[in-house]
Amino acid sequence: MTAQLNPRGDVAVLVPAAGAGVRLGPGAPKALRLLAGEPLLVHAVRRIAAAPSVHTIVVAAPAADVESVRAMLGAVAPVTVVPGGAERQASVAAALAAVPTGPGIVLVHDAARALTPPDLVESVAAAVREGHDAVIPVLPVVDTIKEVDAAERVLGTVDRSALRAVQTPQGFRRSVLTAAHEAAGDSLTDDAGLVEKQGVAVVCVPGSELALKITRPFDLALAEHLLTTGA
Ligand SMILES: Nc1ccn([C@@H]2O[C@H](COP(=O)(O)OP(=O)(O)OP(=O)(O)O)[C@@H](O)[C@H]2O)c(=O)n1
Ligand SMILES: C[C@](O)(CO)[C@H](O)COP(=O)(O)O
Repeated sequence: MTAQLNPRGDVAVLVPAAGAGVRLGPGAPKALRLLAGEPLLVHAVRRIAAAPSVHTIVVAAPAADVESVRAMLGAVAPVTVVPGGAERQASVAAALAAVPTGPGIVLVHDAARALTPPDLVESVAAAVREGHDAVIPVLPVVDTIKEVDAAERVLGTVDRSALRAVQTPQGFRRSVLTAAHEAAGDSLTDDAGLVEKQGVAVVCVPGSELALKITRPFDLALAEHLLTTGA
């Protein structure tokens, strides 16, 4: 049976957490690495569970860690845990298959964005509720962007005014996300990409600096600093 958080909520949150964390360096799977003494996944799930609209959370964990993740999250929130896949897209598909009947809105949220505030979960869900099929949180690009060739020679400077850095949670009308995953071919780096391929309009809402993706050692150190200074 699927664990429920708020039976009156209309949002299921899928949490892909099955990645290795190669860019973070050797160690446990990234979602299980410690940030201020607790696994990244615990931080992420605690914040998702604090969003009032959330009905269900489904975590895709590394296959070898499903039982320990279930036990670990038992003390944090009612959560369903399934084995993830070899790529992020497969992990999301596995979690999507475990969503119970009920929630009409599905959010996909990286465990690696462990400090994402509950408010961002709510604002993405609200935009879907208002009638958008697909919603992504974004930040403006702050660096000058160059296009380069294979030898790292600059080919040109890209106009960044129309570029956005994309975060999670990404929110979808449930039927839209399901159809996009059913039709999925090549693996893409985000779920909005799958939906775009179906010709569905994707809209942007403001993201959050706190929703940074912990990818490299510097990001973990930054997150630790943010947490100890009150994030
Ligand atoms: N097979 C995979 C790969 C990634 N993810 C999840 O997708 C999110 C975003 O991926 P990323 O930050 O790139 O994590 P990793 O794939 O673990 O990182 P790396 O590429 O450095 O190994 C993470 O929460 C990660 O656990 C997943 O569930 N299943
Ligand atoms: C989904 C995502 O976090 C949006 O920015 C990102 O695409 C994940 O990419 P990664 O290459 O798996 O880190």
